[in-house]
Amino acid sequence: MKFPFFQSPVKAADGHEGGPVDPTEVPKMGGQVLPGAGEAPRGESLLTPSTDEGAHSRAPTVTAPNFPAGPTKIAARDVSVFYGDKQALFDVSLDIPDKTVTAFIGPSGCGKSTFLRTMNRMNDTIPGCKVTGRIEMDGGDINAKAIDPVLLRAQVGMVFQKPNPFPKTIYENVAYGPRIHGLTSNKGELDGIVEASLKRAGLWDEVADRLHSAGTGLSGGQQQRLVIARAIAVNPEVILMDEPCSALDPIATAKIEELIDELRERFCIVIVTHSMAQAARVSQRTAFFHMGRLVEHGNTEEIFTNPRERRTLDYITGRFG
Ligand SMILES: Nc1ncnc2c1ncn2[C@@H]1O[C@H](COP(=O)(O)OP(=O)(O)OP(=O)(O)O)[C@@H](O)[C@H]1O
Repeated sequence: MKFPFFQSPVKAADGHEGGPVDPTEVPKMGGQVLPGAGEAPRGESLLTPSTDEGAHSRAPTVTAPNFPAGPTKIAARDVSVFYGDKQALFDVSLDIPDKTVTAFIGPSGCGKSTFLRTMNRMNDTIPGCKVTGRIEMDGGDINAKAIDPVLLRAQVGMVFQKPNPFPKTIYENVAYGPRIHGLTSNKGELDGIVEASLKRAGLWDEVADRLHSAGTGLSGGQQQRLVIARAIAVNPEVILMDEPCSALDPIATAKIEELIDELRERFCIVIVTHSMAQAARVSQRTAFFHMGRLVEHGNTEEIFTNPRERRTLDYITGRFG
């Protein structure tokens, strides 16, 4: 399923009228190409949040841009979410760029996961949950009647905190999606998809000789890479990750972070994380949420070195959260 490319009625997050996104357009500021624009630099040094207030005043004066780093993949406008009478998210507008890792950060309960779930309509599965506002992917309204949420969720895959392989073999975990979505009709092709997906998820070498063993028999980190392989196997365009490393040890976490960096070349990735260091290591864009509101967003480096909002500074320097 591919959303039609049409004139978007929404305004861009920087206020200009929406329209077809020009993939060749590279956002610039003050005549300089912004870091993170298009092909964001790889292997940048760790941005360790400072606990020293002086670091903020010493930080270079750069105004964080409020427009996307690359072509917009997902555009959210005035998105609010209610669980029954309780409003969990308030009028969130955000452009999520393609081929970029966007991190959602903020204290527990601020609405990060709730907002993440609006992007593949996972909130539809929660009784009493209501979403208002508009979310577009490639200019198409993902909440339109014609959109099949099952197909949407294949196109916008999701990886959860706790690895959740099916109680099936490693092979079947990856083959399941392509089979039910009719991506292939012959066994040879399916084998190829399984192998390519496991390779892309950095798991092939560890499981090639045990493809027909249970997926649940793998270590936690391997299971998480298996789940990522399963998501990749159906050719998604976006991968949503909800604290994908929180159940993993540091070595497994490092492998997933490496993988995220590689996957960024092909996919739009959004990750919810409680780890400031992880957000700084893996993302090029960061959005900070507090009490159901998007406080600010911009290039990760700028958010971590020179946030515009006091609340962001207090959070990234560990004063609350
Ligand atoms: N299924 C649900 N039913 C009712 N309220 C919910 C549900 N899921 C989340 N909430 C509430 O919505 C608010 C936002 O929760 P959400 O899980 O999105 O926050 P979060 O920032 O991801 O938190 P955490 O970092 O702890 O995972 C919280 O007040 C939470 O209690």
